[in-house]
Amino acid sequence: MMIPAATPQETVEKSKTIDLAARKQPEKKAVVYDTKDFNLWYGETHALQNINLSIHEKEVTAIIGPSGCGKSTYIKSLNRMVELTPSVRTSGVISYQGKNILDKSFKAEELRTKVGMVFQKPNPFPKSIYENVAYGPKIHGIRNKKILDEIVEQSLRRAYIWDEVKDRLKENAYGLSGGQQQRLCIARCLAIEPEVILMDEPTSALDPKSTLRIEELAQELKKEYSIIMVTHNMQQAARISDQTAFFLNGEVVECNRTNHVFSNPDDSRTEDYISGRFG
Ligand SMILES: Nc1ncnc2c1ncn2[C@@H]1O[C@H](COP(=O)(O)OP(=O)(O)OP(=O)(O)O)[C@@H](O)[C@H]1O
Repeated sequence: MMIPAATPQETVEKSKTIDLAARKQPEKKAVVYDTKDFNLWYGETHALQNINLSIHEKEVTAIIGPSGCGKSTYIKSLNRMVELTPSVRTSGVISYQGKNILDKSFKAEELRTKVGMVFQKPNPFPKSIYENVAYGPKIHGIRNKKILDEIVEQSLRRAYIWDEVKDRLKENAYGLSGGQQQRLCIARCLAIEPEVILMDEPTSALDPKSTLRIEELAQELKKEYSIIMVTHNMQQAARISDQTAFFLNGEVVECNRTNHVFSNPDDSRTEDYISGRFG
C-alpha cells in the first residue's frame, strides 16, 4: 500500500513538533536548601523575618542588601554557626537535602562536613600551607600520608593556587598574599569534600586582581558545588551569580534569576538598591 505524502500543512505541524522537542527547557536544578517561614531573633532584635528562599544545586546564589539587613545572619544560619551566639532564637524550617537542620535531632557536625565556609577576611591557621589543607581530612580520621598528599595537591589545584605554592608547602601560610590566603582557605574548604560553599563577602578584603581570580574560581567551582555568596558588590553579583536574593531590614524583598533582578526587578525597592539610590 502506498503511504500518502504529507500535505504541506502536515509537514509544517510536524516540523513545529520537532522544533519544540529540540528546544528543551533549561534543566531545573534540584533544591539544596529550602527555607520556609524562617525567623531569627538576637535577644529582642528580630533580625530575620519570615524568610522563604530556595537554593539550587550547582549554582551561585548571591545575597545582596544594605548593611545590617541580615545577610551574614542568614548564611550563618545555613551551617548553624549562628547558634554559637547564646541569645539566638529561631522559628520555621531550613531544610538541607530534605532534612530540617533546625530540628533538635539534626547534628550540626553532620552539616559541617557537607557545608564549607569562607569568610570576609582570609583566616588561615598559623600553620604551614600543607597543614592548613590537611587539617580537615586529618580531623576526619585520614592518617595515610600518601592519601593526605593527594588531597592537599588536588584541593590546591582546584582552588587554582597549586602552581604558586607547590614549592613552599612547608612554609607558614601567613607568608602568602591576601588573595593567595583566600584561595588557600577555599582549598582548605574543598579538602573536606563539601557539597555547599558559603562565602561571606570573600573578596571585600582583596585587590581587584585577586577579586577577579576568586570570581573566576567561583564560576569554575559551581560545576561541582552549590555556592551561596554574600556580596556588597552589585557588579560581582550580576557577573557571577545565577540567582540573586535581595534582603532588606531582615526580609527577602525579592529572589529571582540574576538577569531578571538586575534588568527588570519586580519590586521598586530592589531597583532603588541596585541603582545605588540607597544602601
Ligand atoms: N551577635 C549579635 N548580637 C546581636 N545582634 C546582632 C548580632 N549579630 C548581628 N546582629 C544584628 O542583626 C542584624 C543583622 O546583622 P547581619 O550581620 O546579619 O547583617 P549584614 O546584612 O550581614 O550586615 P553587613 O553587610 O554590615 O555585614 C543587625 O541589626 C545586627 O546589628
